[in-house]
Amino acid sequence: MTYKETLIPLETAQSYVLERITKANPIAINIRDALGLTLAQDVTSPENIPPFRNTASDGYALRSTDTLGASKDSPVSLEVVATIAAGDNIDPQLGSMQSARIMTGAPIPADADSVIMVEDTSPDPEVEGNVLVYKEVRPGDSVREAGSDVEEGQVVLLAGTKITPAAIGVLASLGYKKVPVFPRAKVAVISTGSELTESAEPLRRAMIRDSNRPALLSAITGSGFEAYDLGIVPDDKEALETAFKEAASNYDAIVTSGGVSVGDFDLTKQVLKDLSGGEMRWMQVAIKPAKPFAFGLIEGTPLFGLPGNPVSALVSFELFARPAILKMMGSPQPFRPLLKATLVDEIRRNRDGKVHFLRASYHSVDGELRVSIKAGQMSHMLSQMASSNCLLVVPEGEIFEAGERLPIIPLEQAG
Ligand SMILES: Nc1nc2c(c(=O)[nH]1)N[C@H]1C(S)=C(S)[C@@H](COP(=O)(O)OP(=O)(O)OC[C@H]3O[C@@H](n4cnc5c(N)ncnc54)[C@H](O)[C@@H]3O)O[C@H]1N2
Ligand code: MOO
Repeated sequence: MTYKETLIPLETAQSYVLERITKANPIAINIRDALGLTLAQDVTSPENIPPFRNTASDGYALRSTDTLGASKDSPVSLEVVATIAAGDNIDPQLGSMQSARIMTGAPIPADADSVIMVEDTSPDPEVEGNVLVYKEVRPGDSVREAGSDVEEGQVVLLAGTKITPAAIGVLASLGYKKVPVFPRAKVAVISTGSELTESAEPLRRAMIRDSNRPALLSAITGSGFEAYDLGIVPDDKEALETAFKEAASNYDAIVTSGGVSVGDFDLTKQVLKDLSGGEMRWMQVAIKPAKPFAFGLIEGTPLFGLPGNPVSALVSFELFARPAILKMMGSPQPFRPLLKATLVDEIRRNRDGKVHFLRASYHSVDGELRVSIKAGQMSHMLSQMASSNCLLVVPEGEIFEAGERLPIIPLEQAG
């Protein structure tokens, strides 16, 4: 047996995975549950927003021609014939030199072409019930026309749009209760390894606590997917087979950690090979960390076999599982946008044919992003990742000077 490895470029590995992911069937979902999901169809507006002509300011609705020549020193006096609050369905007639007191959002009388803000008026001390106007207004001042935001029949949200709080607001304003989206993926998480426990008791030698499962479950929730905890499965072929089969029939995707390297008990990849009918790929990706990775479909359900080392598992999730599951959920842009940041210190690395994803922190100084790496970069050093907010992408090379700019992948942080 030979272990000579061929490293696959990251992009090739990512394409291999993404090509095998199909979008889920759309469903109609309550708009309040739709945040972060991708719209499956265009949404057309059945009505105008605003639905009627209304005022953008508290003030007086009037005919603009009545204010010609008005100034601080020479105000014009208008009779106030009505008061219109938001929600009042009235349309008082306004004759020449007449106005209506009006509140923001209230319908503008048909006879008025503009509204003067209350700050540019005062009660007329000489004529009870009149208002002094200190400024000329132009037709349309403070007027919000019907349909000025959205016109009836207009496509207001395109298929493929990620649903934001603003999109939910638009849907609510149009009276939609449900919206067609790609559903949130149900993602099962399994930790593999006979050395794992979740007990709080003192550890016996050779055992460690399972950190990957809680970390991956929260990465899944944080990505907007539904996370399901399927526990720890020991390095046992039958137990793994049973767990993977059950997960494949009940969930949309499976994320495992461990068992994808070359150890005698690295069984994940073997079991995946059997269950996928050979339609799987075990790869050595040209990246560090997260070099080993297995991917296959078990009866159509993708299984992401992430490496066991805790940092590697999270980086592998970020680079493979997250974009693939986002694609399943209809996202047209499943990769996080890369930013560029300036190195605070020199970085040295070895030439090994891999792109390195270093755990790092970035912050903004006078509008420029600066990035510095953490001290511990081995793939078991999860504590260093815990205080990072990005991955610094370091290409093949040896020395990168302070002041050079390199890409970073910002990672979501709590709070
Ligand atoms: N001879 C070689 N050995 C290794 C290679 C290699 O190329 N040749 N690659 C190394 C790299 S890189 C990685 S990454 C790991 C991946 O190994 P596996 O995916 O098979 O994972 P395990 O062997 O099961 O575990 C690795 C490491 O991580 C710990 N672990 C596993 N699961 C958890 C968990 N749920 N919570 C916390 N820690 C976990 C486990 O105890 C091991 O220490 O292989 C290298 N070896
Ligand atoms: O590539 Mo392994 O994923 O560094 O530790």
